[in-house]
Amino acid sequence: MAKAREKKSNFASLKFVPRFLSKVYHTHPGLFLANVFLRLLKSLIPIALLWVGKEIIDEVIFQVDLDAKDLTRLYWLIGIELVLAIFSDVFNRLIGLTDGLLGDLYSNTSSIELIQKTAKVELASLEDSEFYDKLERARQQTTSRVSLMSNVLAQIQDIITIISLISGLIYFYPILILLLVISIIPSLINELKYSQSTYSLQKSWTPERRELDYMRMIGASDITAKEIKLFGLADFISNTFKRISDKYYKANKKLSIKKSLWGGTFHILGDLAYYGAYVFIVLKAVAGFVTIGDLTFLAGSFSRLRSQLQTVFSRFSNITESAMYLQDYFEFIDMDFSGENPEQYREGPTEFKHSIRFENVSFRYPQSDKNVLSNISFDLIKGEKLALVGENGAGKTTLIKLLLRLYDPTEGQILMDGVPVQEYRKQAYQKMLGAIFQDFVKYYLTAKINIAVGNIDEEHNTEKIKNAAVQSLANDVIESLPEGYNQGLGRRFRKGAELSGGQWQKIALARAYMSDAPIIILDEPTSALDARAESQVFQRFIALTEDRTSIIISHRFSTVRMADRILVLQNGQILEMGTHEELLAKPQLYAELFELQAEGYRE
Ligand SMILES: Nc1ncnc2c1ncn2[C@@H]1O[C@H](COP(=O)(O)OP(=O)(O)OP(=O)(O)O)[C@@H](O)[C@H]1O
Repeated sequence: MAKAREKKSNFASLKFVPRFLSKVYHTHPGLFLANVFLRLLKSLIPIALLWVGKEIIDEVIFQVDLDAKDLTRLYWLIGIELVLAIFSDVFNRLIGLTDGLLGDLYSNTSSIELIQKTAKVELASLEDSEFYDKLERARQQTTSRVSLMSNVLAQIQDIITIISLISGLIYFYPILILLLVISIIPSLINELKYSQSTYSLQKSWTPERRELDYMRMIGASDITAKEIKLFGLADFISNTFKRISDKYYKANKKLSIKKSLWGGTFHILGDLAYYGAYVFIVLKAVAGFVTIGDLTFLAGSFSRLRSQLQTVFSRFSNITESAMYLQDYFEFIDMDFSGENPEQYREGPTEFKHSIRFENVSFRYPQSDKNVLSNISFDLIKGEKLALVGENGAGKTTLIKLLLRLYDPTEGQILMDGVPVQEYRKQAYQKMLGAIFQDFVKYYLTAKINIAVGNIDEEHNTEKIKNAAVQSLANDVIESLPEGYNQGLGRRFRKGAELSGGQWQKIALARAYMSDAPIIILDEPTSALDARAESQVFQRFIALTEDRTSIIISHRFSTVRMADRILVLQNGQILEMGTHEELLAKPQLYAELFELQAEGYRE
């Protein structure tokens, strides 16, 4: 039953081919049409060549018997053959060229489409491994399916050639077609059968292939190199890689051998049919029913037809296989991630007026059965500087993710100025918040862009970028680089400058100053700063965001105490809330942690 369904999907995926071709067409209509036109012309060259060849042989034999020889027709025929051969070569080159250009254009467009689409995916989906596998197959499609276009077009081209050759055979001896069919059908069945199995194998191995990619990445990357050497992990990684890849190799090998064995057997059957046809034609020639020219034409047509049909069939299985990846790609592109119906949303928000309220908010990560946050209720008042404190895993970052609507609460709700945040279009709402996380991204791009990502619309506003860098103490770092703001960062690319952890953080912090959002969140992006820098950064941050609302997560109490109000989380619940002084006066977690840190400094 499952097999029947799979077979069906094998062919069903072909329905994506026209859409694919239409996409390729739209990347460059002129190039596409030129390609199709050239292929049409090219498809008729084989029969024309065979026919001219036949005429030449018959003409030679005719002239041999003549006393007064006239070679004019012969020269003409040879001239035509030469022109055809030259055209064939020129067409081939032009087809190859347009194929390559269209392939590049398609690959670029579909990669951009994939990046745009992935940006719309909810974080929760990206953490789902099944979804991730689908994305992975869609990604493969963008780079490796380029050949699909030339395959489909070549297929159409070859089919026209086949029809022209078949017409030739029918004109002489229709029975030859029967022999041809016998010689080719088994191969066709074989090809189809194995194209399905290859795809199924590849599909079922997506998670392992993803694991292999990951192992390859951690085993050969500048980011992991330090630890791998220090902990001597190279053998561990290569052994893991080998274990998985050997299993895959074995499964693949079995299939390849079976495919090749059956393919070889059927090919021999084809050879037998070909020689049967050959004997038939030779006998006809000997009996004088056909000329020697006809003999070469028919034998040539038959042989050409056979190889052309083989090509068409194996290409067909190639196309169905590629089309199955295409299906993954289009299914991904067609996924509706927005869930947004413009009419159901409110306008805005365009400003933050009074407060954000968490109302009995609880949250559980997808595929988890444990609440990470339970019954959280508090108000964040406009203009307030709120600090979140709590031990590792208490739920601080999760709370921020909910506020940013990277996830929705499982229970309860979050309101902005009295309106449940879900009622706003997500993009408009998120514009109200600027956040820098502890695991901020180090873009291996210029220093300037690394800051501008905080507000990419201001990418060219050099003054604003520089100003942001001054505020976050990144300016001194950048000015000491050989190429200043245009310096590429990270060693991944040529001439890229590597920065220390703290220097990277200063650059990431500048992103917060790029943002015009009324609420700014810093989730521990200062942990690598030295004590003086951190204190300086926060004093500036508080002064500069005086008219804005901010949330700071930090484990350093020297920073936390600067906040207007401190919220202490424990095991996903609010344990206490108040000013530094109020909390110190209570014998609870905050006072205990503060004391621990202070003691550490005193000793
Ligand atoms: N994507 C996720 N899927 C499932 N569980 C998660 C996910 N992210 C975090 N958690 C779990 O949620 C809990 C809270 O994590 P969170 O990152 O909010 O803590 P935190 O207070 O910010 O900790 P830290 O001080 O270490 O940064 C942890 O137990 C963690 O294992």
